[in-house]
Amino acid sequence: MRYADIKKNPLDEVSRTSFGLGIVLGIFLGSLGLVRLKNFHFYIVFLCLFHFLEYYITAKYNPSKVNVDSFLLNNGVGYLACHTVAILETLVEYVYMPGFKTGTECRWASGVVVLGYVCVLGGQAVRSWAMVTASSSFSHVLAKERREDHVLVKHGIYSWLRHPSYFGFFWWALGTQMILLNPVSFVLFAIVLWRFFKARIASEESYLIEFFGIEYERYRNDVPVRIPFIK
Ligand SMILES: C[S@@+](CC[C@H](N)C(=O)[O-])C[C@H]1O[C@@H](n2cnc3c(N)ncnc32)[C@H](O)[C@@H]1O
Repeated sequence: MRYADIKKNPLDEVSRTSFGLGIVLGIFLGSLGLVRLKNFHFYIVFLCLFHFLEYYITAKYNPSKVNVDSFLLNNGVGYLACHTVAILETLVEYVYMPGFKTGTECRWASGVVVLGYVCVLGGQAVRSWAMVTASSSFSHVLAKERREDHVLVKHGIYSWLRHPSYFGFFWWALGTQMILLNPVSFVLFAIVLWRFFKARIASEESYLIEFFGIEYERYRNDVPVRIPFIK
């Protein structure tokens, strides 16, 4: 199908959500010059950009699957809890340890922040590139039955990473916590995401073997995941 299903994409809801993300992004980007905690503002900007791109790339490259949930704003309780804890940690540490939070007290803080920006930008690029490459074979909801247009994707970024969108998401999320200099939330994100992707990849691959048989098993043997300790 070339066009999105209008019933699953109520125009008022899609435009309201896009507008909301754009407004929040604009406020946090526009007020950068007025605040000390600039990395927190960049974190909100990256968050808005991530959720906008989830919908936009699905709409452009995978229109038969796009729907209002493609913004991925309802991404589970764990995801919401992690970001809530991250925001609270940032604010509490900023009040009680402003020097630590702004990175002026630690020599290695600026290195962590730079690494965080590399992870966020790199992770976002890999995730978006994966969604474009897989196009109609990509779906936010795990496919339990094979659709006609579902082909095994092994080219482009999928020849280097077996689950590039998960790889991108994992490092993007950890990068956000490095930018915020949030030690507690960094560990929390790492545990929650690692456990989630470990289970998700296992169940996703059992379906992919059902759909593509030996071809997927060969692909699995040849291409790594590159998320630590997930084979
Ligand atoms: C959210 S997408 C994630 C895709 C992939 N795991 C990744 O990280 O890029 C989940 C859907 O992609 C499909 N999928 C995963 N790997 C695939 C591949 N190499 N070729 C085709 N479909 C794939 C699965 O069947 C599942 O329904």
